[in-house]
Amino acid sequence: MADDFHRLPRLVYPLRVIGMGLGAVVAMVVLYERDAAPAVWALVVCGGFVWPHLAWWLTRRSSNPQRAEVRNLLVDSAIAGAFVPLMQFNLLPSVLLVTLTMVDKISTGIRLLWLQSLPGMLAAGLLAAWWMNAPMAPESSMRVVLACLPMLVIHTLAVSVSSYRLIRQVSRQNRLLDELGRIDPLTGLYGRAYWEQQVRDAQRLHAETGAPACLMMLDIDGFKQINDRLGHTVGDDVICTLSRIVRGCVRSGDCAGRYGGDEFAILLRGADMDQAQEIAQRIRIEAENHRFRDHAELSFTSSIGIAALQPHYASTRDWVAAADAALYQAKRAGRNRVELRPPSRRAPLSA
Ligand SMILES: Nc1nc2c(ncn2[C@@H]2O[C@H](COP(=O)(O)OP(=O)(O)OP(=O)(O)O)[C@@H](O)[C@H]2O)c(=O)[nH]1
Repeated sequence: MADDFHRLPRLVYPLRVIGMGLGAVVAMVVLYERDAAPAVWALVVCGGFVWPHLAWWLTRRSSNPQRAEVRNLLVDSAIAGAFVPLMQFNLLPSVLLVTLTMVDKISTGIRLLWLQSLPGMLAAGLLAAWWMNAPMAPESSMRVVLACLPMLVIHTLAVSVSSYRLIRQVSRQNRLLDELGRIDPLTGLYGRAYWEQQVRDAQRLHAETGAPACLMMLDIDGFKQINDRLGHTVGDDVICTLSRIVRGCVRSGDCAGRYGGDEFAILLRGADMDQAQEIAQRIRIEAENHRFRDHAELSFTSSIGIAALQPHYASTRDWVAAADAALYQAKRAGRNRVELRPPSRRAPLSA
């Protein structure tokens, strides 16, 4: 939070030191050519070399560095505006200074800051023009052109590097957010939306290549009673325990998700019914045999429905519905068992 608070000042300070310093160097070359008065030199030196550090000091002392930095940015523009008449409207450095000052405002990402800076820039320019009696000498000598080059190149590179860093940081944070959005916070398994996306992809692959896949829906038996008897925290422990068991039993290419409440959903890529049943039985048996250290009397079982991917499933819903139908068949048949869709001709798969 504190870091965020100082992000803008830290971003702007080096750019200001470089931009204002190089701008002042250009202005000094012009002043040298025009034999400017000492007061004009003093103003340019203060604006270019003293102001950037004074601005940093003011920001650090401020209780609201963000707001102080916005004010400093507006002062930057006013200084640039004043430099234009001080340089007797020398065309190239004037255009460059005003443009780069605008670039600084835009690169902060603060909406329309460049527009807000225009009145101050114009007012300072008019004041300096009035003070200087507005002498106009727009032609730029080769010496002035050469003095402009470092400002153009270094400032442009500095702004690019800071934008690059910002973009990298934003894309890192986006990746992190994306990852967090995929994961169910309680179990660490995939959340439903991401899991359904994976199921859609598996169906697409099946349509293209005929690759087999099975879908497993798994529900804790009598979970409401566990919650009612021992409380929701213990209920959560049971959900987490089952998710660990699931994670330990599935293969590396499978996709295990929490479908909602005490219901889990597992996409078994490339698996036929035999492989899917084997995995389901392992989960069911491990769940049944699990004992909790803090609750010796607590045990739980799970019911599992499996559906093999069929070409006639028009959507994910059809496939999930088939696995769900098998799960409810397992519930109806007494729980703690595995049922298949389409139903197997073999004996039901229970303990
Ligand atoms: N502790 C805990 N409970 C939850 C969570 N999500 C849902 N539940 C509870 O899980 C219970 C789900 O119960 P049901 O699936 O309807 O029924 P059941 O008791 O498991 O019975 P059967 O499924 O028919 O065997 C409800 O009481 C929900 O309040 C959770 O994240 N943590």
